[in-house]
Amino acid sequence: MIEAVNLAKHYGAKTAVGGVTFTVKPGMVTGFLGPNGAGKSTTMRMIVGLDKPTSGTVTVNGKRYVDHHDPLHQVGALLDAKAVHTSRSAYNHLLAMAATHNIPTKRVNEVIEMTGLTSVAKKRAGGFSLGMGQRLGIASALLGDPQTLILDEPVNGLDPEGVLWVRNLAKHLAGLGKTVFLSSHLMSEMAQTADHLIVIGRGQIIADAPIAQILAGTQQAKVRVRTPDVTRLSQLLSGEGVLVGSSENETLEVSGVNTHQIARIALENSVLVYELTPLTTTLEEAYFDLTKDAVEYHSQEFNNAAAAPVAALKGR
Ligand SMILES: Nc1ncnc2c1ncn2[C@@H]1O[C@H](COP(=O)(O)OP(=O)(O)OP(=O)(O)O)[C@@H](O)[C@H]1O
Repeated sequence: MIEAVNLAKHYGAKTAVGGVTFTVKPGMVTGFLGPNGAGKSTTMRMIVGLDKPTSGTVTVNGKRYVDHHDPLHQVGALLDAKAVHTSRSAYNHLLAMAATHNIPTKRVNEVIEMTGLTSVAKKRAGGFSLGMGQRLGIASALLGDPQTLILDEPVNGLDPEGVLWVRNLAKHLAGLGKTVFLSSHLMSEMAQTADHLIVIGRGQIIADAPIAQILAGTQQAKVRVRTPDVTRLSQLLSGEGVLVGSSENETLEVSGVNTHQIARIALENSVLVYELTPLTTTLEEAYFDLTKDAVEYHSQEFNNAAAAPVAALKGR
C-alpha cells in the first residue's frame, strides 16, 4: 500500500508535484499516467526517498521508506534502468544488492532466470541494450520479493515478448495481493494491464478511478450509423443532448441516444440504416480528453507545410 497525503515537490519556482493525495491499494495494478513533465517520476522518487518532499508525506506499507529496516523486502523500484555500476556484471550487481539484505544467491539466480538475463548475466551491465537494462532493473526490483512494486516505464525498450511478460508479471503480482504501481506512456498496454488509474497533469491529480469508470466517464458514448439518407436522419436525431457528427460519406457519429432509440426513429420515419455500431472509447481517447488542458510540451502538428520537405525529397 502506498499512501500520499498533500505530497508536494517544488524546484525553486517550478512545481513538479503540487500537493497530491492518493492511495495505491494492494491486490491490483494501478497505472500512473500523465503527459511529459507531469510529475510521475518525481512522485515515484519521493515514495522511495530519492527526492525529499517539500511538504506532505508518503508512506509505503504504513511507514516512510527511510524508516523501513528491510526496504528491499518492502518495496522494489525500477526508476532509472541506467542506474547501475557500468563495469559490473548483471550478476554481480544483483549479488551486491542481495548482500545488503542477506538475500541468498539462489534468489539472484531466480530473478536472472525470470527476467531472461541468463545468457548475459556475466556480461558488463554498461554494455547492455535499453531492453536488457530494463530487464536488469526489473530483476533488481523483484530481488527482495517485495510487497510493493514501483515501476517507472517498465516496458520502455522491451521487445514484444518482454512487454507481454511485464503485463503478465504485473497481473500475477497483483493477484498475489501485492501493490503494483506502474507508469507508461503506452495507452494500449496500460489498458490491458491496469485495474485502476491515477492520472496526473501539471503536478495535480486529474483522475483517480477504476479504468472502466475512466473509459465510461470521460466522453459520451457514441454510435456509428451508416445510412444513405444522412441529412434526413441527422435532422430527425438532432435534439437536446443529442450530438450528430459526420466523418465520412453516408456515416454519422451520434451521441446522446442509444442504438435502440436510433433504430426506432429511423424505422418510424422509413429511413434506411445499414449499420448501427456502439463505439467504445479507447484509453487513448479518454486520456487525451482528461489531459487536454494539462499538456505542457506540445508537439508540432503535421500539416502540409511540415510535410513539404518530405514530399520534395520523394519527388526527386
Ligand atoms: N531535479 C530537478 N530540478 C528541477 N526541475 C525538475 C527536477 N526534476 C524534475 N523537475 C521538473 O519537474 C517536473 C516534473 O518532472 P517529472 O520527471 O516528475 O515528470 P514526468 O511526469 O515523470 O515526465 P516524463 O513523462 O517526461 O518522464 C518537470 O517540469 C521537470 O522538468
